[in-house]
Amino acid sequence: MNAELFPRSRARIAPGAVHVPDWLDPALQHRLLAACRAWARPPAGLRTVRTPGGGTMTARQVCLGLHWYPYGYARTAVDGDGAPVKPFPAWLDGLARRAVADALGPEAVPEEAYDVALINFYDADAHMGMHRDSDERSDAPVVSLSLGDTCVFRFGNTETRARPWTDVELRGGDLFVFGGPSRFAHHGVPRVHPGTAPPELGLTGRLNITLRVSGA
Ligand SMILES: O=C(O)CCC(=O)C(=O)O
Ligand SMILES: [Fe+2]
Repeated sequence: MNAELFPRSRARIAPGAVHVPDWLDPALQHRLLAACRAWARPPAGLRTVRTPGGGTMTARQVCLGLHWYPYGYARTAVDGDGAPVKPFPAWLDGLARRAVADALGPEAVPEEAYDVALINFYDADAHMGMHRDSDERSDAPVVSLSLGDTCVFRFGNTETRARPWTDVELRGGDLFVFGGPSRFAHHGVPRVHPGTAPPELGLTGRLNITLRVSGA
């Protein structure tokens, strides 16, 4: 699993986009997983997202702070059970600020507080198409934390959903931050590698937590 001959090193994937392997220690991974399990429960819990074209997203999602739906933010689970979205805890803002400082440097930490989390659960067959995170009214960096199975994270360009892109292997515990000139770059998850989660975590599948500043 993580017994590498050479440790994976941090990499700048594009200007303002940095991958930091193994950023979350095992204790923090356990804490985040336990929190995700609680957040996933109703009301306003894990749901299948329907897209305007009539399709469904294969990754299931729960939100904190504000509820994201295609394509905007609301205070209630407007495309779910209609309940108020769960609050965004202050410790996640602290975690996001530490992540930005570590990945991009202290000058990249925004003045505004992080106030939104989108938590996506991927089973073995789930994926996410190329898209931009463009429903926020702030250009503060997006912080992405991964738990469980390894995936291929495709990081593209701001212009089109097509190439050029870079495929990055995101494993459980990894951090990816995209801000600055990469804040509105297209990205997606073409596949998850089932069965690659560290067994001691006790998660089958992959969880990704993105922390954002809504600008609302
Ligand atoms: O699962 C991931 O790594 C990416 C998730 C994502 O792009 C999103 O929630 O907007
Ligand atoms: Fe995204």
